[in-house]
Amino acid sequence: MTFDPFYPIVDSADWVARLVPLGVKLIQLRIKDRDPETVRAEVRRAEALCRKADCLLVVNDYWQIAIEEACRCVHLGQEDLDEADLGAIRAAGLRLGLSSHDHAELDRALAARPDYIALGPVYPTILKKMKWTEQGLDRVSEWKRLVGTIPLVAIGGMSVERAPGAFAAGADIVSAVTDITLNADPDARVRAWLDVTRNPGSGAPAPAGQPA
Ligand SMILES: Cc1ncc(COP(=O)(O)OP(=O)(O)O)c(N)n1
Ligand SMILES: Cc1nc(C(=O)O)sc1CCOP(=O)(O)O
Ligand SMILES: [Mg+2]
Repeated sequence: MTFDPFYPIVDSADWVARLVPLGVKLIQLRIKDRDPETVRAEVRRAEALCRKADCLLVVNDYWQIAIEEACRCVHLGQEDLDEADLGAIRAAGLRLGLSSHDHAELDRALAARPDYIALGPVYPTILKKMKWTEQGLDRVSEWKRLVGTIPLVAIGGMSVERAPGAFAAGADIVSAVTDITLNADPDARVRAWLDVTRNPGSGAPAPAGQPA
């Protein structure tokens, strides 16, 4: 199964409605701290928007809602795996993406035969507090050797300028949150992402203060 190389993550169906018409073909809905019925409504709307635009929606965390709302893909972290029913996810025909941060987590993820594996944080992230320090690009290359043909997602502190380095190191997909959502012009930023991920040679040089 192939995934689009550009993988934005957003926290509402409104964001999905904004980004999908720009040409995004893979997007994650990552909602935290909302009541389940709000999450369900957001998932339902986001999935409908994505289906219409031939975009794959990935539902973060809420695998039961994803099954019930006839979604096509879920993302789970290691803590989520403790509670998840992988058999039910597979029986419902959902694709599965899993997080990994060290070798033990990677082994556990590989054992679940996921459709992609994410490694992070490749660079420091401001989105959430994590116990993991930045993994770096050598780790991306090491992970690609270990996951083989399973698509590898690079996440954490990724930017348009850093994306070419992650692809060169072995990532198949690059995922980003704040580089888009906190940008002064998110639509223009998404267009730059689409350009750099579909034409990897077009990588813009890193601006001052942000090493590639
Ligand atoms: C593509 C991608 N990679 C990693 C994560 C992180 O998942 P998790 O560790 O479960 O943390 P939360 O995102 O749930 O806070 C992700 N969501 N997507
Ligand atoms: C949600 C998430 N998971 C990560 C991991 O390493 O598993 S890093 C991350 C945050 C990514 O946000 P940004 O692109 O703004 O750094
Ligand atoms: Mg999670």
